[in-house]
Amino acid sequence: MPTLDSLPVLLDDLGIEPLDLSPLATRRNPGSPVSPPLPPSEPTDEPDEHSSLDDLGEVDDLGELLPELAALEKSKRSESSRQEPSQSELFETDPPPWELAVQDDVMLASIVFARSPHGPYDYRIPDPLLEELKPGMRVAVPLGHRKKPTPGWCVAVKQGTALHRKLRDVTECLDDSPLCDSALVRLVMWMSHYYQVPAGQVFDTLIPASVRAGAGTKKTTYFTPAKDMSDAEIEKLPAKQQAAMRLLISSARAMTAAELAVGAKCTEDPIRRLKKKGAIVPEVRREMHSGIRILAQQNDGEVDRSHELTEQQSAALDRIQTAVDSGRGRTLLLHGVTGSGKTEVYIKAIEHVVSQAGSAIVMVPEISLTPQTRGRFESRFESVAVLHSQMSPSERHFHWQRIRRGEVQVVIGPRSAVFAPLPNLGLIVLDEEHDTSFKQDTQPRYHARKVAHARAMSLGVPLLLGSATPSMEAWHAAQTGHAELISMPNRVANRPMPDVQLVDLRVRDERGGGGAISRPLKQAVDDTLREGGQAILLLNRRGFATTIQCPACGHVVACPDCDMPLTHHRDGGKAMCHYCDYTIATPPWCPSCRFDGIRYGGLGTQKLEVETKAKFPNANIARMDSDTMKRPGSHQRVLSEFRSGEIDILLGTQMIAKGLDFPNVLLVGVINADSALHFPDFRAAERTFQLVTQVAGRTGRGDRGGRVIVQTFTPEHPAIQAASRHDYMQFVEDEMVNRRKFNYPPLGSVARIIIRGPVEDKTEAVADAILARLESARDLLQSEVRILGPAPPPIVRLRGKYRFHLLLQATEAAVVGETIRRALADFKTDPKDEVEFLIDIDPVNLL
Ligand SMILES: Nc1ncnc2c1ncn2[C@@H]1O[C@H](COP(=O)(O)OP(=O)(O)OP(=O)(O)O)[C@@H](O)[C@H]1O
Ligand SMILES: [Zn+2]
Repeated sequence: MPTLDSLPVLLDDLGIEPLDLSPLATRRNPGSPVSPPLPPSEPTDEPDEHSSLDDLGEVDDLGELLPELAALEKSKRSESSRQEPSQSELFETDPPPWELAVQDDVMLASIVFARSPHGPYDYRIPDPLLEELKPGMRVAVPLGHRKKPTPGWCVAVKQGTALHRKLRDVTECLDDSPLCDSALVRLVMWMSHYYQVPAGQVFDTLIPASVRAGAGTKKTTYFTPAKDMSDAEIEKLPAKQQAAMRLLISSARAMTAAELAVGAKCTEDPIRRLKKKGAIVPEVRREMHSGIRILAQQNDGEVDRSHELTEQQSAALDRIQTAVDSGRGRTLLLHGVTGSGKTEVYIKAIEHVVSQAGSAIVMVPEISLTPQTRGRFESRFESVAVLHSQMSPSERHFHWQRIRRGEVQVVIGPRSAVFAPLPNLGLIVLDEEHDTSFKQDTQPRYHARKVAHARAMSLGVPLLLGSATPSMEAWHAAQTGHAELISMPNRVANRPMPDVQLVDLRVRDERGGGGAISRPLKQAVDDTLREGGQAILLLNRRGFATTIQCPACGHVVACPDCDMPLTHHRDGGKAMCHYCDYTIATPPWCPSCRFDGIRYGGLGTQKLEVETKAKFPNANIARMDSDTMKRPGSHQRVLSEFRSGEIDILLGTQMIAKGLDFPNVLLVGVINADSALHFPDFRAAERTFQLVTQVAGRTGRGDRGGRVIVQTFTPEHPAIQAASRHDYMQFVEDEMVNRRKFNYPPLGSVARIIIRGPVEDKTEAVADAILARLESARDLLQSEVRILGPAPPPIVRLRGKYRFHLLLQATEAAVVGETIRRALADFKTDPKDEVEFLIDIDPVNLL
């Protein structure tokens, strides 16, 4: 379902291979291991996984945590000892020194692959590549019986012994310089271990495909003078060649043939002759096209000026600057109510970082935040790179190179911005840290908060999490001393929080005469329009009607591949599956009994739009959901029309709930606060609280105050009660009690294994086999892991595949991770059944 939340961002849309767990893939690549794999990991001593406080726990040195990283460190150390063998080493060893020298010459590279077999495998580095090959580069190596060398990633260079002499050689280096520095290589190894994904696939996520492919670059040949040309020889050259030759020698840099021709006032022919004679030496370089079109960076027209900080902003800034100056990795949680001016604090903190020649990453939940956020940052910093999903590959590559060269002060983007290769990173900011879009829902299923934490801690820089509604994980971290809490309990300029009125939809009088807009909400919109104010209406379902059902036989029109009801979309008269995008023309009669009077039930934003237009005929109304926002730039357009006051009522899904800052919004209406409440997910209450609080926060941001009307069938629900009173503390207190009952995160750790396949009982059989393995791994480790399932998840079928899932749960993440690793490391399924399994560590989606 391509909601904006799940819009492919930065790296996800570039054809990254899905996890190659399918037995088919294994069969396709029968590569026999060509060299001994790295020593098996002993992941038990992993402080970062201690518990799900984990999420934010302090890690001082990643290198000590992971065996892979430790191995890397060790290889570095042995490398330096190789260069300067001490006397004692020479005398204490048995073989004569000259033999030792020979042994020492065997240098090895550890290579991982994106496709099965994944490695790591060791290869010998042949002499010509010794200088060149570094971790973070791509190489080509022989693998199994394949005819052509296979591309892989070098993760370590280390010293081998005589035993390694018979290993195969690295064939060639595919990059001139590493695509990621050693810190990022370590991050890859950590992610590979923690999320149980092959390191090669993590590399492919970390380095955008556009960068790997060199998008937007061209090859250019440059010439330098041959070193062995004597003056006498030059004298003998024909005049034009001589002129070109002298020009090149006097120039301090290499030149192209065209440049030489222009400079020496000749054609390119004499240059070709010089080349043929070997008088000038060609060198091919890859360069960005000069003509690459970089889309004008646009914002929505807001001009941002620096504000005099309020007292609480100054206090917050002080603490962040102290953290930056401390040079230590630490996590800060900025809990500031909506409209408390968190963005201004981020900007000032980054100004501090930039003043020390540092740079920063700011992650924002999704592109809906970008126009406004972007405007604020771009007007305050010289050089900002905004990464978003609508960039062309060459644009993406261009920014990536700028970032890597240290030309960018601030990188703003969605979750994948966490990998931005800034050379002097001084601060990572995760705005709206509670947002679920920070978790990637395809392989590798990483959470940007967790990865940002690992990266920040390994670099010794602060991670700043900001939210008006911090996730339970962040809050718990602050409570247990893993994060420092900074509170901003008041809005700027002493603005009050808006009044929230609950409308009980069970009461007929309140509901009004049919439709989704209750009597009190209708009244409030009328009042707002009369006062010249603007209103926001939130309904978290797109489409027109959410079910299409026959009143005669009860048949519900459903997706043949997912068994989920299709949603009717009025524009185009389509019925669509929101899970797989299956689309048909909406049937005019019942496909089952032919009764011609099929009913559209349930409410989506399109239907709300129709009702709103009917009820407020004089208002300008705009709808914002992923259906209307498909075209590039539509966000910007709608938001700037809203800012300028051309639009009176903005209605839409959760994408209008976050971050928007418009002073003239006097009213927010929540059409159905319960929509997220009854999801079979332990985070349902948290999501509801966050959504209602966030959307309520869009009003009262100017001098004219604001009010909120929340329609609900369960006004007594604690999450809705707490949201209506802006009472985050009450909410977390209640919710923590619920989580404690079952040791759900953040008090415990959860992992999910999804098993899917085309045949139901074959799929279930694999699920059962996995259960058996998990149970014996648990017994072997004597760990206290609770295993639930296998059971069909709420979405029983998806894209034609039957699904089962298992949930694992324990107090410590390391225990869950290790149980899965032990159980499934060598688990293979029968290729002909086409059953796959996916491991999701710290899942946020349980559907
Ligand atoms: N010190 C200040 N004095 C006056 N106005 C300020 C100050 N700091 C920020 N503002 C303004 O207050 C408004 C709210 O700030 P901002 O959008 O940063 O809030 P926020 O905390 O990020 O809110 P939310 O969580 O709702 O997105 C903005 O218009 C901003 O320009
Ligand atoms: Zn479907």
